[in-house]
Amino acid sequence: MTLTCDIAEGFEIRQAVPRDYYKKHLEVLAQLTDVGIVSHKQYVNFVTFATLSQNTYVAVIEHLPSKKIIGSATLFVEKKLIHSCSSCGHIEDVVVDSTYRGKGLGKSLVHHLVGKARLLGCYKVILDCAEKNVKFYEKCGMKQKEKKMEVRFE
Ligand SMILES: CC(=O)SCCNC(=O)CCNC(=O)[C@H](O)C(C)(C)COP(=O)(O)OP(=O)(O)OC[C@H]1O[C@@H](n2cnc3c(N)ncnc32)[C@H](O)[C@@H]1OP(=O)(O)O
Repeated sequence: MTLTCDIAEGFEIRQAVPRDYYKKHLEVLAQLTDVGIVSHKQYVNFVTFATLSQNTYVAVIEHLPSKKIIGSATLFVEKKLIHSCSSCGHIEDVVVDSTYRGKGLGKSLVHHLVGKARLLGCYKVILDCAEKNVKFYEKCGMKQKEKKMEVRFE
């Protein structure tokens, strides 16, 4: 599958950095789920760990004129023994600020992470999503496969 990750003018996709705490990264994530309380120190530690690690890549979209983070998605790279010690990419926590939806930004974010997974040697990329988002991921070039199972600890 050939994937391009062009992005609309005025926006940039890049790896999250500590100053994104002040660019309202957590506010956009709050449109996806309950973020809870995350201090500046915890945010900096997480982003720094993610940047140094070989397995967690947090991508953000910055709206350049307002310097605000308006999109976010994470790629987790799972090292495997199978497929000759290959890796599997997991896409998690995809969200675009409601004001900016419908402009192709979510698709650019997913394509960016799929491209990153390919560069990191993943043999596939998978994710879980609600039924209402299936069409969106199909537009991103993904296909439905198998069923989701979980045990939740709360
Ligand atoms: C693994 C996970 O994290 S699942 C969680 C997904 N995130 C959420 O549910 C959070 C709330 N939703 C959002 O943040 C956004 O609606 C997103 C991320 C799902 C989509 O972001 P957007 O920037 O609006 O999507 P984008 O504009 O790139 O749409 C790409 C294509 O998918 C289509 N599309 C987007 N959402 C939907 C939908 N819900 N149903 C059908 N088609 C859709 C668009 O029409 C577009 O089609 P086109 O390429 O033919 O023009």
